[in-house]
Amino acid sequence: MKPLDPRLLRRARAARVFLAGSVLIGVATGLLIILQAVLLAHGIADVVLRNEGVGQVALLLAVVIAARAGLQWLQEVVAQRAAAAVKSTLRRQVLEHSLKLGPAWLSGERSSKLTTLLTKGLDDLDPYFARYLPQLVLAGTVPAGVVAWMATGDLLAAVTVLVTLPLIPIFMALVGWATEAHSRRRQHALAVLAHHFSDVVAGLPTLKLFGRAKGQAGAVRRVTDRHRVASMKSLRLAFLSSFVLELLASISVALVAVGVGLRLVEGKLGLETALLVLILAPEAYLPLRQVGAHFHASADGVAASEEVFRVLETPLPERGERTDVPDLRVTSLHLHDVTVRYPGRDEPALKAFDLDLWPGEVVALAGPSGAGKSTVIAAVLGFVVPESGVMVAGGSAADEFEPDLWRAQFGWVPQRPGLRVGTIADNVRLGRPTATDEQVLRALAEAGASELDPAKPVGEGGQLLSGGQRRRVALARALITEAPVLLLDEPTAGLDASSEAAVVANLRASGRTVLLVAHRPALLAAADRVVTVGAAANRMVAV
Ligand SMILES: Nc1ncnc2c1ncn2[C@@H]1O[C@H](COP(=O)(O)OP(=O)(O)OP(=O)(O)O)[C@@H](O)[C@H]1O
Repeated sequence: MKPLDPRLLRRARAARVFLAGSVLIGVATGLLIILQAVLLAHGIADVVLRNEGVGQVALLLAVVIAARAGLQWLQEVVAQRAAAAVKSTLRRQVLEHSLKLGPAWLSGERSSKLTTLLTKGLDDLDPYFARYLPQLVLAGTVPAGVVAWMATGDLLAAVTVLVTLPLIPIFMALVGWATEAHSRRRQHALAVLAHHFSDVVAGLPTLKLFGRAKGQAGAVRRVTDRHRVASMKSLRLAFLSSFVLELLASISVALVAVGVGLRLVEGKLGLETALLVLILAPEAYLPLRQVGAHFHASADGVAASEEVFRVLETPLPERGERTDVPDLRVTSLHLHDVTVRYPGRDEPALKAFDLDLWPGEVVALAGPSGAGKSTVIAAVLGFVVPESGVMVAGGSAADEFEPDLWRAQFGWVPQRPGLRVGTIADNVRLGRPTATDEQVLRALAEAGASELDPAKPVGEGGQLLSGGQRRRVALARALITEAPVLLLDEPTAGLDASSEAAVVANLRASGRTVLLVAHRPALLAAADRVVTVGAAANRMVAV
């Protein structure tokens, strides 16, 4: 684990500013530490050797101590601000990047891992900025200044410190290697724990129904146990390493003290210099020792930032740049021999698939569950990149076009429509933000949802609405767009037969091209053509 990841400085401007500020504060702190030691040694020598008062020295000492406290306060404020700014920058960058990577990349376990990373995970950067980095800077500035000052008074003591000082970073590096793997394991255990909990909570009604709710307690216990064991291991390592560092520093200071004591007795060293060396010696080791202590507090933050960079460094699928997207109102769309394989899967989700979509026609995709119907829609939207094959529109491969412009041609109702918190009207207007109240009402009516009040509130993920209502709101959202092509994944599931017939009639009347995933006979019968997905070569059936 690197003490300071250069990628953090590259990605977050606040981190660079913070580091520069910390160096300034570190240099000032080093100077104040030396000044404090000089004043202290001078004051004691005044009392012991010269029998003088310490009034002026005590006043100066108070000023120096107050200045050190002020610097510490400043460092704390700067660190908290930097941590907040860096976390917000990284969160924004990860969100933007994962949006570009698309829904296929985000699916499954990855979405809950990402949630943990962007919430609790990145919060672990707080101790990294507030404690570890400032201490790292102090470790770079203070010992150098202290040893240089010591050398002017007692060269031998300075050499002793210089020889023993590197032992601390060497041991710290050894401990760091051991900690790195543990930290990663702990992060992983935490992500598994979060995923498991959210799964169990979401599935609690089902588990209860099948009498399996209690059985989950064992699984939760096992996952939490794994997390507990990983945390205890990290703690054990932290205690062990601070003990080793503490011991090393104490022995080193003792070595300096013995040498200084002997030379003082032999009269080779004055009392004031000896005192100065004795006061300064622990100060040389302290910042390095504390780096070790804070290292453990920040190891989780470093592991989280590495996870962030893993996401940010995931290469984006190549984006087309052409803006002359063909108008699908008058242009046909063709998929030739398209094979899609999801990462980590041996079997392709879609194999050698062909599809012709002519303007104005209604085509139904049929086939058994898991055959790849939703994958066809994902491929048309450019959410998945085919392993082979090509999608052509107007004589050009679709991936040559700028993805956002390409997607603007489609209204989409996914299998599980995502609704956001707000009202029904807010959700419908996502399809066309400038839509009037009348247009919203019309879209709802066309989607078979005229009984729904546009002002009705919608909870997170569509809560407060029934499954069928969510689907109809999503359909209204697709219908209100001016997109020439509608991609509908089981749009009428949850609708009764007469509402379904009305919706199909509205789709036809709209004159738009429609590609819909259908299982129900009424919907299949309403299509111009049915394309079966999943057969070795897909069959086309004229209706
Ligand atoms: N994000 C994903 N990662 C990995 N595999 C996936 C992913 N999405 C789908 N699959 C797999 O790809 C195959 C095709 O899935 P797809 O959702 O396209 O099928 P479908 O025909 O729409 O199914 P259904 O009718 O049940 O909705 C399935 O085997 C599925 O397990």
